[in-house]
Amino acid sequence: ALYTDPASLPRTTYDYVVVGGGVGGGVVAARLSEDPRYRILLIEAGPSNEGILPVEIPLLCTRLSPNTPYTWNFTTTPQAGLDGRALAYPRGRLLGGSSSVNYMAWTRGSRDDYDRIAKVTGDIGWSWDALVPIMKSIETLTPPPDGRNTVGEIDPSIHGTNGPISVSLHMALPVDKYSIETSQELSNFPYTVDYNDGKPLGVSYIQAAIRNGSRVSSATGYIQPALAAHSTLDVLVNSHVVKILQTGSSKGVPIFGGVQFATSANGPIFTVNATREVILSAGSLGTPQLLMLSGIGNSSYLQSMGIKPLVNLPDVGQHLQDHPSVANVFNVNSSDPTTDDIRTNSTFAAEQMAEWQASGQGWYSLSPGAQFGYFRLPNNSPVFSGAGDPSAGPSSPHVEIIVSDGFGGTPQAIPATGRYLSLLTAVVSPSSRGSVTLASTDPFADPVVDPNFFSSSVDIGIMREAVKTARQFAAAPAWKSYIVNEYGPFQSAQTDADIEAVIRNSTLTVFHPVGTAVMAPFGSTHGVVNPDLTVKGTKGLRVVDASVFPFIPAAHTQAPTYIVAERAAILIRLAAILS
Ligand SMILES: Cc1cc2nc3c(=O)[nH]c(=O)nc-3n(C[C@H](O)[C@H](O)[C@H](O)COP(=O)(O)OP(=O)(O)OC[C@H]3O[C@@H](n4cnc5c(N)ncnc54)[C@H](O)[C@@H]3O)c2cc1C
Repeated sequence: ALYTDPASLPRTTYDYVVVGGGVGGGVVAARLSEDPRYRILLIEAGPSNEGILPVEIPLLCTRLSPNTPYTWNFTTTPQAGLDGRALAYPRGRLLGGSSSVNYMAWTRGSRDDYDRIAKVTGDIGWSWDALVPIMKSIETLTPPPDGRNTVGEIDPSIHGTNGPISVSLHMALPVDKYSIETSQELSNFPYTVDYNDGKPLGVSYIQAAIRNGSRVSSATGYIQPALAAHSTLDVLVNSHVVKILQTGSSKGVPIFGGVQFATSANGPIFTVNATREVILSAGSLGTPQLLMLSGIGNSSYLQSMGIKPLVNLPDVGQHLQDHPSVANVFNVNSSDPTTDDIRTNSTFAAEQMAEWQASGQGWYSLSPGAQFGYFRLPNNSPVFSGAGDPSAGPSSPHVEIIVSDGFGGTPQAIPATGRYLSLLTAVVSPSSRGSVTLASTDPFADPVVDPNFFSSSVDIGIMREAVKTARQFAAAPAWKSYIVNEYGPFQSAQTDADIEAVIRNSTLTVFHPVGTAVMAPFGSTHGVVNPDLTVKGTKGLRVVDASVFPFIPAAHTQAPTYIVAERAAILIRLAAILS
């Protein structure tokens, strides 16, 4: 059942206790609950997702963060690579975690992204070929809200038909034809039917976790169906986990079999025990914070913070990676609506809301963006002369261009009038790495988050080339009558130095932090978790969330995290059978 008050939990001992009801935790808790032998507790700091309309309506996703009741309202440290700016760095804080507030894009990543993970962890189970059945098992390919014929816009043969997450294309948009014509006109922007086949390079229609015009999250796809189907699962919301407890040791290895939590900073502390495993799924910022608060991390650092070190794992909180993005905005001369009209035309907005409420159709059924373009820089690009090529391999892009029919993705003030096209460019193979550390030993204090954007020179070089690539895309004959001119600071940026200056001044995050509890081979002295996601040097503790990626996939990170979590559920069940 779903509990809002810890005092009403029916038991204090479970087989598995899962911390964090986001993508990783939602999947694992739901899958483990399918086995009638086990009792599972999922603990989430935030509230239930149910009944929150903006969480359901795809187009309202941009209003769910930052600084709302549904997010952890973190801020980065001032970023030296971004002219000293500190960025809002929200994460979802409700059932479904960030999948309840994210922008829903569904991108698996490239074959090389997964094959690289398999290589650096020494586990072939993380390779693309091994994971394809898992990828399919997550998905149900669903028609777009307008029900149109989508032949040639997606490849049904590579998608699943019976999984918890619906994946669909958007309704057809007026802007679609310009992107597709561009791919016919310019050979360096080829059309590719489906970027989820492991070879994402080219221009494709965006796929999103949306069903009949409503968001699909780990809460709606996994947690709620599991609660309805299995009496084995308890879900406790509004409960902030403050510590993972050592409950014993076996041959000198500490066993972590307990979890402490509270409903507020001054509230009483509750404890539950896990006889089999504690699964930590608090996300790339919450997981390293909790590990460190529990004595797992760099021992000398923990000592300096006044925390008793229990397991020395210096990589906890290190290696944070994220995708930086900038928006190249254009004024457009459009006789059709753009998403700007929802903001600038209240009659249009009301009509569209009525249509969404009646049928799940119309502009509110859209998540941001119309097409994704994935591109590589030439192998001999001078950008790679220092740090080398950071991409996973030839199937993996350096750059993403998000074609978005409206104003967005920039720190500039949103104009009150006008119609716009935004070509958001993201460095999807960054080499910069940052960190998550503790501001204090107070578990309710925000961690110190430093994505360290553009600390590696190759990343600023890739972004500079990405901006030029976006301009080439916009210069295709297809856009001639549509695009009027560039809008905002890029307009006057012509030299490389000018472009870099605008980049540093306007880069934001795509909200994809990973890597703060990285996987590394069994027996290695580096890394935080083993390839089966058990925490090194411990018993009874696993991490299942985006923090385990040793390299950031060249993709939006929710589908990769669902993939990690589905495989984790298999590994956990296997470990139970073998124990
Ligand atoms: C604004 C935004 C837009 C995004 N857009 C996209 C997109 O379009 N496509 C895409 O693929 N990805 C997107 N992402 C990224 C994607 O959502 C994440 O990669 C994914 O959700 C990561 O899953 P996770 O399990 O690691 O963490 P999360 O899904 O964030 O889950 C972590 C959970 O742990 C809970 N938690 C944390 N600390 C504690 C604690 N101490 N006690 C109890 N519970 C705790 C949190 O409240 C949360 O519910 C976006 C993210 C954001 C924030």
